[in-house]
Amino acid sequence: MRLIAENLGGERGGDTVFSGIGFALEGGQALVVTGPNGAGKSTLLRIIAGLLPVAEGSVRIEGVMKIEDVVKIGDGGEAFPSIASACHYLGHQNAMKPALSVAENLRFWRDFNGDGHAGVEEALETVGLGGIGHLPFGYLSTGQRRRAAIAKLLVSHRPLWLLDEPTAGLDKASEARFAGLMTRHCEEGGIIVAATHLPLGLEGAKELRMGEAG
Ligand SMILES: Nc1ncnc2c1ncn2[C@@H]1O[C@H](COP(=O)(O)OP(=O)(O)OP(=O)(O)O)[C@@H](O)[C@H]1O
Repeated sequence: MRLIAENLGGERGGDTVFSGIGFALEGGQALVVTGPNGAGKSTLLRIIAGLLPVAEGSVRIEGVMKIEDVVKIGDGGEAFPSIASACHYLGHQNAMKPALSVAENLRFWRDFNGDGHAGVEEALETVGLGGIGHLPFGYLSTGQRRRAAIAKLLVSHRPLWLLDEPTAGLDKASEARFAGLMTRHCEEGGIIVAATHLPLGLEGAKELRMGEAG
């Protein structure tokens, strides 16, 4: 599996935010995207995820993992025919309904994304939230909400993780735990692109610094 961006440009509101971005990531590799506020990190992640249009250049995924290595979609065919179908996108917002319980939210995402992976309770245990799945999501603290959102990455298998400030609000222990989860994802052949202002503890990650000229 490879994620390839060539001469990629992004716009917001008709203004160019960045241009000429290029990288190639193999399965098992991570790219950490850094740069000042407004440099376009979130815009880049949303373009890769297919949530915003490509203004120029291209971004594509190639050679998705062998069919027996992934939970396939349908009967035969490519397991992940597009980046959108191959990725988890974790944005600034946690994308959880505050009135639903934590477990109900995760069950929703597991059904919606398909490719069931870890069970809901197992995922919650993994992020240190075991035993609180029955609570409304809206009752959780900021860091607990982020951890519940991280559990979404675990309940469905997606080879590409696109993470926007994934550790914002996490305490030190949760940061370390999440670093372990990201490392495991890469060891299993996954790819990570993460925008961050904080060190993520991803050893050997490539770095893309945006907004240098500005
Ligand atoms: N919906 C929008 N319409 C117009 N301009 C926008 C919109 N969203 C973001 N922008 C602009 O696009 C630029 C890039 O924003 P973006 O959120 O990608 O930056 P960032 O590098 O992720 O910043 P931060 O570190 O603060 O999260 C900024 O100048 C921002 O004002």
